[in-house]
Amino acid sequence: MQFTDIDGVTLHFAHRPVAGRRHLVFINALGTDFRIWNAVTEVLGDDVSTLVYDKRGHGLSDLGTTPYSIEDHVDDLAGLIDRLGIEDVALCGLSVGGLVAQGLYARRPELVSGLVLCDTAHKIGTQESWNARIATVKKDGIEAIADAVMKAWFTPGFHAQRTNELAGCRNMLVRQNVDGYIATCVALREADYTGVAASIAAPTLCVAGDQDGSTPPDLVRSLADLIAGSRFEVIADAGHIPCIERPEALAALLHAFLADLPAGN
Ligand SMILES: O=C(O)CC1=CCC(=O)O1
Repeated sequence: MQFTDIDGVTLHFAHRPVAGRRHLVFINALGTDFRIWNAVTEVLGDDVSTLVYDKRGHGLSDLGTTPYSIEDHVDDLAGLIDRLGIEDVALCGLSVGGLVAQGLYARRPELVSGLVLCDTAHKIGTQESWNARIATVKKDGIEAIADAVMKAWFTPGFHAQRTNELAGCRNMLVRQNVDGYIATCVALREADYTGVAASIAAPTLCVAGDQDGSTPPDLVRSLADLIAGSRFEVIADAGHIPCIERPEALAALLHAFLADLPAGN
């Protein structure tokens, strides 16, 4: 287990460097911890150096001061990358993690050689939708929204056939720190990265699960439309969390994307 303190917030992470291989940094969705990337990093194997971590308020990382902004999550990630002495990264950000990836690019463009923006957007949800979710979770806990979130995360096929994984993922969601969950909902509510997305000049791949119930393919395509030269791909038979539902398909896209990037530092 690896932990470090970034400006008073303990972050849980797993760094797996492979000599001579570019770093790919994975940034999580709301209500998840870094185990969601296990199957993807297993497929990528020794072809890439990897860094996964738990956002503040999630997994084994500290809660820190609430509420959060996306910029707070960017501070944590920039601090973690610097602490590990990594000078060149490709980012794979899922959902709110995609906003953090866009924010890190805006802050440190020299650090970021490429972005994979997975099931995410420049703006996710509305003031009303986040306020409603925050009110429900404050009153009745994460359990109260868990079934609806599972519907957005996974396809009906996953619900019908992969019942053990579904139960485990639901456990992961409801066991997140409720204050960290709400604080990240606030960050999402306030984030509009339309201008940031339009400024991205690094190679970018936008990816959507074809049955994503949270950031549907049309929304992800609208993100891709903002980013000059970006590519857009749809993963079949996937909801909002393709790294769990279709890890081999996402890993194949990541592999091809990394192979096309210019050599890093
Ligand atoms: O929890 C959801 O509904 C899906 C989601 C939205 C932002 C995020 O990170 O996950």
